Amino acid sequence: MIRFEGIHKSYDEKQALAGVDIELPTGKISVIIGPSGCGKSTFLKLINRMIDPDDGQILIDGSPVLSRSPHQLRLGIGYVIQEIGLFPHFTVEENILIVPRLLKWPDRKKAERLGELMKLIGLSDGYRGKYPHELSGGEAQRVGVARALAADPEILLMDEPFGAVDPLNRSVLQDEFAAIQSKVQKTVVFVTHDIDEAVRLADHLVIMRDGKVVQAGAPEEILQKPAGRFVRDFIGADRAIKRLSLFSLRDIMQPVYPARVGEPVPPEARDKAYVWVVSREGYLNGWAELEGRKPAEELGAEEVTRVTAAELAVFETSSLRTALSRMMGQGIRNLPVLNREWQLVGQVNLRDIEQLAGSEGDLPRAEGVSAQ
Ligand SMILES: Nc1ncnc2c1ncn2[C@@H]1O[C@H](COP(=O)(O)OP(=O)(O)OP(=O)(O)O)[C@@H](O)[C@H]1O
Repeated sequence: MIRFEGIHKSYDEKQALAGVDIELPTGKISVIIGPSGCGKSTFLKLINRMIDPDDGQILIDGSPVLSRSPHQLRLGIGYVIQEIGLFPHFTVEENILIVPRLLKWPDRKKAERLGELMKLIGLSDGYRGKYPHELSGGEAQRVGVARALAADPEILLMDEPFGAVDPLNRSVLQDEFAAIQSKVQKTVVFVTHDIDEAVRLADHLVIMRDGKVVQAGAPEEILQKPAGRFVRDFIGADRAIKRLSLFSLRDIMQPVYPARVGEPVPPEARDKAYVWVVSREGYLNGWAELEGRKPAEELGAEEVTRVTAAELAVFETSSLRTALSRMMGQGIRNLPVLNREWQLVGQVNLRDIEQLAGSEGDLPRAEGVSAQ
């Protein structure tokens, strides 16, 4: 656990933190959010001693950070930032292995770790020798996350890590990071000024204003009971929509009975207007209209309207909010849902989402954002 006790910090005349007392739980994502200048980055920089407080102390698992040298401390704390990210003259591999090299790991251990991390962030081995300028913004951020995780630190500090990425890729990166975190379970301190990103990722949400914490707790609690006008205004009027970020498709998706070319349409799908079509291996190929078909008739390849899964589908680990924006973006009411292997595993309908948006009940949460 990371604990702030009576933390004050000023730069010259300007007070950046004005008495912060807070606990950030181990193995969870704490998101620090607030308007520009409220002290978010200062909060983060105090944890790995990029700056030191004027007053108060910070404890990591009961031990004061000031009792350790900044160098020692930082070897155990990963750090991901928006801009400076990667060293331009280092390859992906060299960037990822910076800390293991500093720690003088033997070559075999470094190679093994590199393999694990490339798999974790979903980049093929072909990327190892690439330079940062050859990567897209999203790929560069993935490499930044891998670099921060390289030496398996307990703590990960992330300062607006996806801030420079376009909105679509940003939501993909958020989903991926939630999935990664559900595997690695680091103590993450994540700074953002994007309330949707905060609600999507946070186990523990810390809302700041003028160098103070105004409310902290699970995002659903804060969305349901904002402590006062500032928080209410800050989280915005569309709270029902924001709640959708808390829930994953896996738990509300409907079963799907896809058809295959060369086979009759499964009986469960016959009363519908159309059917999803998959390959032998279960990958989504497209859809076919069902009107006027005889039950035993085999589906012909020419009947299939092909779709690109990446454009249409959502993952079962994605949030309901992602599904809703995908529906609105594509103008369709029913989306295919895929597993991480890109196989069709279910479908989700606009009506189901609308019903949940209006409900106040307890719903299962999206992967990586489990309640404390
Ligand atoms: N090195 C510095 N010297 C002087 N003032 C600073 C310095 N760093 C931050 N400040 C001031 O301290 C206050 C808090 O800054 P901080 O960067 O922690 O806020 P923030 O919430 O991260 O802001 P933003 O969202 O704009 O990045 C701001 O008013 C800022 O101008």
